[in-house]
Amino acid sequence: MPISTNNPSRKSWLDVPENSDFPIQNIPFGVFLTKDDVITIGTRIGNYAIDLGALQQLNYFEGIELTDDMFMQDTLNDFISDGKKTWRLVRNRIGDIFDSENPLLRDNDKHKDIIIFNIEDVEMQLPVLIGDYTDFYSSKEHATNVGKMFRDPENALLPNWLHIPVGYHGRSSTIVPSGIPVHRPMGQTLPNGETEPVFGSSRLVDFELETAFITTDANVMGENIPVGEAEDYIFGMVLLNDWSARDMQKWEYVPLGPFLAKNFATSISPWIVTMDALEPFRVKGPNQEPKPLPYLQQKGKNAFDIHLEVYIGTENSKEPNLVSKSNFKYMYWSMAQQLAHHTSNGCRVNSGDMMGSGTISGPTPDSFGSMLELTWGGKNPIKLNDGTERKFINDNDTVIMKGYCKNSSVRIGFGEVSSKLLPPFNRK
Ligand SMILES: O=C(O)/C=C/C(=O)CC(=O)CC(=O)O
Ligand SMILES: [Ca+2]
Ligand SMILES: [Mg+2]
Repeated sequence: MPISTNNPSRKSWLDVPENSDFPIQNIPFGVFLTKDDVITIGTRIGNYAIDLGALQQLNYFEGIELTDDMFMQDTLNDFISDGKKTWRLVRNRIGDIFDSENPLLRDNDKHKDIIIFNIEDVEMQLPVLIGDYTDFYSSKEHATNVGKMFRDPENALLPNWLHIPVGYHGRSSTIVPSGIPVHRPMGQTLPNGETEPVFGSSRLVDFELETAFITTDANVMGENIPVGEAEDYIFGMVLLNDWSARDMQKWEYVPLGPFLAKNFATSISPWIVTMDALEPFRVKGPNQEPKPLPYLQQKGKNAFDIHLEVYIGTENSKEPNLVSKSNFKYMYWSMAQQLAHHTSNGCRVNSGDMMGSGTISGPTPDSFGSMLELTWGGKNPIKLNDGTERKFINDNDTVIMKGYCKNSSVRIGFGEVSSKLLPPFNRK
């Protein structure tokens, strides 16, 4: 089935500002709340939010097999469960409905009033009910940088790293969409030079620049997903900020891995950009040497060229400060390899599960994906445009991550994940 929606010359009858992340070739999926307190599944073109529940009720999806209330729900899980064939039919149909040549909805003002909202008039929600959340550790540059700082500069990569897409199980209960502020966590740390730990607010709160992929029901317990089929089970991607309390992490995470230092908040962008929309931006990933074991071997273009940016806004900064520019294509392990590895032992993966990429650091110091790396453990503070400087993130700073793909004919973007760090909240 062709991906007709990707035709770069197609235009929408809805206005799309130049450089928008959401041209008619994107058609992401999300969930929003309207001013009338109606919650619905939707998509976005330009600065318009489109109510897919209303589109369905008004029969615009006729001929596509869908349950009656498919889009009148507060999560995308059921739709995602329907599988790739249905995702593609629906996305292509939306492209057709909003094509500048198609008068059906374009010339029906009554329907347009019910279906189309200004993006400022809706409140974006978490797009899926995330059952399980796993975070990988798949950037070689990031693993090397942290290894140099926290472990042995001579042997920065641990011996397993080039053989296994290393990961840990996170917490889905504290995943929030863009716009929701998060509190600086309280926790246990071992102050420098001390032998006894203390309990208090973390002093070293950091961001981690990541993407994540959302899965469909992939397997039953006991069954694995071969690497060559893994992409069929990936619905789409979001941007992810894996908030991290570095002082808590350092004290707590040996030998079992991150625990409370990372599960106090994880922020994601609200629109899931489909793998179909990202298809034109496939590129070859980094060379893998030593060759992975056969169950992880992949051919062809398995990476995606997604530009990523991190900004820090402060209370006094007129404009947020650009602090990092990275790219998803630097990732050593691909999403397919991550999913194949995750299920290689028979671990079940469900619709709406979320898999974080791991911090996405590039080869140059301006492409590092965390303050830990950008300031090299706080040694080289970053100067901001309000005259202050940062080693890590201060209370009332806002961290903004943006992501987009671009070629000569089209730009497909994610919008942003933006979240403010509030002072600690502690019930005595
Ligand atoms: O290398 C370490 O000791 C620690 C690494 C992290 O904190 C990163 C982590 O959460 C996984 C990732 O984002 O790549
Ligand atoms: Ca992480
Ligand atoms: Mg986190």
